[in-house]
Amino acid sequence: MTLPAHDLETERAHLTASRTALRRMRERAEALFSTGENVAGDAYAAETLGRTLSRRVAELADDPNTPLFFGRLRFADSDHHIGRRHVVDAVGEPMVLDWRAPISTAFYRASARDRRGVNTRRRFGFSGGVLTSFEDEHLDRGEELGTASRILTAEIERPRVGPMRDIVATIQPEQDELVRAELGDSICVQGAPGTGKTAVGLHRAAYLLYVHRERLRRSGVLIIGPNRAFLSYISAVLPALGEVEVAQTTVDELIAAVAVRGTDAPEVAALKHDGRMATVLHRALWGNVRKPDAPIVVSDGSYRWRIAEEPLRRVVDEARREGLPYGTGRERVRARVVGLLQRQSEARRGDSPGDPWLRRMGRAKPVTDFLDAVWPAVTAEGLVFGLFSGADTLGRAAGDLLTEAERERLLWTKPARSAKATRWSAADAVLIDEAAGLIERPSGFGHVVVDEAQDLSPMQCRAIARRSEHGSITLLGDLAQGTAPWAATDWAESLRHLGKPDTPVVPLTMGFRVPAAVVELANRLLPALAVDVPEARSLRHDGELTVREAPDVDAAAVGEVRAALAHEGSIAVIAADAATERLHAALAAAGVPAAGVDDQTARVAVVPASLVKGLEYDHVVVVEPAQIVAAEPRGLHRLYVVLTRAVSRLAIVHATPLPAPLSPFSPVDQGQTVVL
Ligand SMILES: Nc1ncnc2c1ncn2[C@@H]1O[C@H](COP(=O)(O)OP(=O)(O)OP(=O)(O)O)[C@@H](O)[C@H]1O
Repeated sequence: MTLPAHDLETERAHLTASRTALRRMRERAEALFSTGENVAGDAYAAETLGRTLSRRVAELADDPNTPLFFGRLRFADSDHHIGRRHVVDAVGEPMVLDWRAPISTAFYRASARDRRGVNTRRRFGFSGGVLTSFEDEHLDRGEELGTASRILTAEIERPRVGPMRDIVATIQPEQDELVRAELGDSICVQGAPGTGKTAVGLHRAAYLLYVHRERLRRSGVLIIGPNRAFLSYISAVLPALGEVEVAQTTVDELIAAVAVRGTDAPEVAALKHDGRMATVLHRALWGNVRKPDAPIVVSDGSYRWRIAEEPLRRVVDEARREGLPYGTGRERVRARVVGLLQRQSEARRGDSPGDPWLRRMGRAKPVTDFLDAVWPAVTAEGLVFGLFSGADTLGRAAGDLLTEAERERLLWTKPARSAKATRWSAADAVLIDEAAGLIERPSGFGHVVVDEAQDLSPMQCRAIARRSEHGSITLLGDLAQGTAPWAATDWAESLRHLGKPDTPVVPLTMGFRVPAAVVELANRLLPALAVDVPEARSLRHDGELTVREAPDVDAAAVGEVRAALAHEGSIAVIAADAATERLHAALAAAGVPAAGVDDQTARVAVVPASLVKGLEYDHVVVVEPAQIVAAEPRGLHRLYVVLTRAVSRLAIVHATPLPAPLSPFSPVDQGQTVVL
């Protein structure tokens, strides 16, 4: 299609004018920022205003390589450019509408059958920030390109370099429904590899912040990812969408109340992550509460007051029944005991004692001694320490819940002298967090996005549940990619542990990353993975798949890297963790030094199989799949993850036979490049 030249010129002029307008908006925000202190009434207001304005300045940053708008909608009576943020001209007239604005929904969802009032949808093609083309769909004439759009395909097939980028220009209708789900709605997305789960989660966070800015600024939005390498890979997406204040963390960091200096044997860690431990901790904690068996006698200097056993029992029973966190319950008992003293004092003196008297009574030794006896102060570390250092304590809390062998497994053979001196493991940290949550409720977030959620243990789910009790969650994952020993095999259980049992599970199956032939190869593993998930499909019919048997896999891997260097885009050599050092050396010796997983700008990286989850590279060289499978109990799941990282080309090199589900690889294919 040849484009009307003047149309393109007009669009370019609108782009230039919008850029100028954005610059003016930014200058205005900067000017306000510098005078903010003078206009705000007090220090607190000044700080709040300063923060708001500095965020606004950051939001309005313009990246010359990122198109300011990517679409245009023509309705019968209006016409809008759609972009990454609102841009208004000098008199406040909109020049670009934010993709999250209600009108923009039509850009993603309108179809010839359901036009949503749209006559024409235009998509723009850019090259290095320069507007080079556009494509029109005259929906009013029944024209619709769908995924046949050339601009859409080019965007999806664009080679990857560096960190993840946003997909606002090409969000697909089924993704958009998830992105724009109501704030109150929790959702669980079961998505095959590369179907855009991470992208959906991040865009949903940006969308919710736009629609519920004030509410979520107070309560916050949290993104939880599997590891730091993953977080750094996704870290640029939200700022590119103008959202600079979203916390991004791993579960381990989220619950890092103690320093982790110890390790557990795998079977011990698995048991500590088991959901039964929640009951064990609950019982151990509440087992500290005793029935009062003596009166309290307390003097205020003038009088001696006495509270009999019976009212004390009632106070403790009532506080127990209220279902408060343990620490709050203890303070409630203290307050009620003081209340009983107050009433006696009022009866005797005829007037109410003042606050200082009440405070003094609350701290009086007989009152504190009473509390220590019937509702002792407990720390989270102390609770877990007590549980694993004494067979009696563990037996009382877990006698009928854990088998004797399981209890044996949990007990330390040589406990440290104190909780403080204990070398806590990562699994202990999860238990300590659970205990801390029983003692005092942590503050929660308005919305939590959890990526790679299939790898969360029941206890980790509970840690997240505590932080989203009054908010909603977006759970993203793929049961087929579960590699943790406690990985979920069905979502219902995870959702129950997350405290959101009624959350709908929505599948995504259309892949945007992995070429069709690679998806077909990876799908061969699915029957062996023992999970009930829909097969992945692929939008991409480009790509290359090579399977090469070679006696020297290192040399073969170097050869594949050299071949990949002839193409554009990132290259990763993915191997069992134990083989990565050797491959680094082989590549360096061949004059192609490679970076590690942390360097996202590197052209070539060697990445251990255990860290590649969630990442993607244009060209992937998988070294010795059988070794990847053999390295861990859920090795086939790991291999499924590894095989689905490639955007354009996948080469598998092996000396030992391929794992059963992959072999026999068709003899025609074996040793050859299959160009797809
Ligand atoms: N609508 C879209 N338009 C363009 N690119 C897309 C779209 N949806 C997803 N992608 C791209 O496809 C790739 C895979 O997306 P993403 O990483 O979000 O998938 P995922 O489902 O989280 O994958 P995994 O299961 O491997 O973690 C990314 O490069 C993403 O930008």
